[in-house]
Amino acid sequence: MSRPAAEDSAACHEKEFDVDLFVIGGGSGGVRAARVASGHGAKVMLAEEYRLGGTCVIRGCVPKKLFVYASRFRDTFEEATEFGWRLSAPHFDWRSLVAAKDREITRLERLYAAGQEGAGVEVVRSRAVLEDAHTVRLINNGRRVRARVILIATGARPELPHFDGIELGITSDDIFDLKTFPRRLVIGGAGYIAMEFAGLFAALGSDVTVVCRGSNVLRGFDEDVRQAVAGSYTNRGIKLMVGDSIRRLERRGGHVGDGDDAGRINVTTEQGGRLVADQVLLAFGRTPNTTSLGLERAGVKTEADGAIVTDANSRTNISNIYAVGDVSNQFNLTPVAVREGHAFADSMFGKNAWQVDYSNVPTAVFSSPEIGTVGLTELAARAQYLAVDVYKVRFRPLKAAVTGDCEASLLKVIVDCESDRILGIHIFAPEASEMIQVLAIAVGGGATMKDLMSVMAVHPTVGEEIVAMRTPTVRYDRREATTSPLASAAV
Ligand SMILES: Cc1cc2nc3c(=O)[nH]c(=O)nc-3n(C[C@H](O)[C@H](O)[C@H](O)COP(=O)(O)OP(=O)(O)OC[C@H]3O[C@@H](n4cnc5c(N)ncnc54)[C@H](O)[C@@H]3O)c2cc1C
Ligand SMILES: NC(=O)c1ccc[n+]([C@@H]2O[C@H](COP(=O)([O-])OP(=O)(O)OC[C@H]3O[C@@H](n4cnc5c(N)ncnc54)[C@H](O)[C@@H]3O)[C@@H](O)[C@H]2O)c1
Repeated sequence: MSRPAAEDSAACHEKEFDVDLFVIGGGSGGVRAARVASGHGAKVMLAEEYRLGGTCVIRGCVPKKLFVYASRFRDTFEEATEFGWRLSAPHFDWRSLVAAKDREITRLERLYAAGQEGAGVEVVRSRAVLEDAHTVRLINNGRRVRARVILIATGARPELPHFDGIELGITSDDIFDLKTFPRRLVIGGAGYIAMEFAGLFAALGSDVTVVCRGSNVLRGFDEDVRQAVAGSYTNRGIKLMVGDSIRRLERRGGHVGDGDDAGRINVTTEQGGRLVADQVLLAFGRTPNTTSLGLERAGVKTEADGAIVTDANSRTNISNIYAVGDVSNQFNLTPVAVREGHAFADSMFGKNAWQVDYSNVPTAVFSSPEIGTVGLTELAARAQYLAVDVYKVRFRPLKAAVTGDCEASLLKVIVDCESDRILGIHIFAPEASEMIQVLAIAVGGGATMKDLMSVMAVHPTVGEEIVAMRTPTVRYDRREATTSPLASAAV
C-alpha cells in the first residue's frame, strides 16, 4: 500500500508536522496502532530501539511458550510408556532449544517488519525521546520529527528491588539466552513469571526453589487455584519458601565472562535460609519504561511508579499524546496492549471511535497444568455481591487413570445468586488457557449458570466437567448472614 505523501495526508496539510502519528515503541501495542493508523490514511513513523515485536515476541510470551512446550515433553515421555511406547532414554539439549527459539522469533520479527512496511509505516531503528509535546528526537542521528499526534508504547522492564549482590541475578530478559542450562535455579518472586519459569525449568531438569515473600504464590488469583498450584509444584519437587525473600547474593567461584554463565551463587534469605544456585531469576514485577523519555519536557503526567496516566481513550493529560500497553501499567498483557493500540488508531484516524472494555479480561498462567481465569475470584465476588454460589469440582482427567497421575484438576465457577449470572471461572487443569479463552465469551456475554448447565457436554474431555456441574458447593448469603455447604461434591 502506498503511503500518502505528507502534503496529501489529513493532518500533514498543516505543514508544521512531518507525520500525523509518531509511535515510540515497536511492541504489541505500538505496531498494531501504527499499522491501523496507516491503514486509515495517516502518515506514520515508528521508532524501535531494540527489536520489532517487543517484549511479547522477543523476550516474553512467544519464547516463553516455546520453552513451556519443550518442558512438557518430560511428562509426555513418562506417560507414553504407560500407553505402550518403549522409548530409549530421552536427552534434553538446551542449546538446541535456544536455537529453535531464536529461529522462530527472528521469523516473527521479520513478519512484523514486513507488516509495518506493507502498511506504509516508516520504521526507524532508534531510541526516540520527546523534546516537547509535538517533537520527537531520534537518538541515533539526532533528527527531530514533528508529529501531530504521539503514541507512547514503550512497554515495561523488570523491576529490581535493592539488595546486596542483585547484579548477580538475571531477569526474564536474560533467561532465554543463557549459554548453559542452570541445574540449580533460585527464583525470587511468585507471580506469573516466577511460576511459569519455575514449572518449565523444573520439567527441563533444573532443581528449582521459589522464594515467595507472601504466604502463598500468585497473589490476586483465586485462593483454591493458588493452593492447587502450590501443592502441585511441591509434588513435582519444586521447593517453595513462602514468607521469605532474598536478602543477599554472593558469587562462589567461576567468573562471569569465562564462557560459562553459570557462576554458582550463594543466596541468603531474610529468614536465614542459605541456597546455592547456578542462576537466580529475579521476577519481582515490571516497571513502566518512562525513564529519560522526555515526558517532563512534554508535560506528560506519570504515577509514582512511572506509569503514564491515561483516560479511557488512552489519552494522557496532554491532548495530542497517547499511551498504550504496559507503559500505563494497568493490565500488562499482550492482547490488552494490542486492543488499546487498535482502539486508539481507529478512534484517532478512522471513522469509528471505540473504547477498550476491560471487564472480564481472561488470563492464563502457563504452568503445567495451566491456570485459566476470567472474572472475579471467590473473595472478590463475596465482597461485591450479597449472595454468591460457588461451584467447585476436583477431578482426575481420563488420561491420568492410565498414567497413574494423582494430581487433581480444579474447576470453579462463581455465580451471583440473585441474577444467576456467572461472575468468574477459575481452572487449574491441562489446557486451561484454551478453555478459558472460550469460556470468556460466555462470561463476557453475561451467561448464567443455567446457560452453562444447558450446554451439551463433549465427551470425553476435561472441559465437560464445567457443563456437568449441577449443585453449588457452598453459598455465601449476606442477605441471611449464612454460609451453607450445599453439596458434598468431592472437593
Ligand atoms: C517473560 C514474559 C512473559 C510474558 N508472557 C505473556 C503471556 O503469555 N501472555 C500475555 O498476554 N502477556 C505476557 N507477557 C506480557 C506482555 O509481553 C506485555 O504485556 C506486552 O508485550 C506489552 O506490550 P507493549 O506494546 O505495551 O510493550 P512491549 O511489547 O514491551 O514493547 C515496547 C517496545 O518499546 C521499545 N522501546 C522502549 N523505549 C523506547 C524508546 N524510547 N524508543 C524506541 N523504542 C523504545 C522496546 O524496545 C519494546 O520493543 C509476558 C511478559 C514477560 C516479560
Ligand atoms: N501468562 C501471562 O499472561 C504472563 C506471563 C508473564 C508475565 N506476564 C505479565 O508480566 C507481568 C510481570 O510479571 P512478574 O511475574 O514479574 O510480576 P507479578 O506482578 O506477576 O509478580 C511479582 C512477584 O514479585 C513479588 N515481589 C515484588 N517485589 C518484591 C520484593 N521486593 N521482594 C520479594 N518479592 C517481591 C510479588 O509479591 C509477586 O509475587 C505480570 O504481572 C503480567 O502482567 C503475563
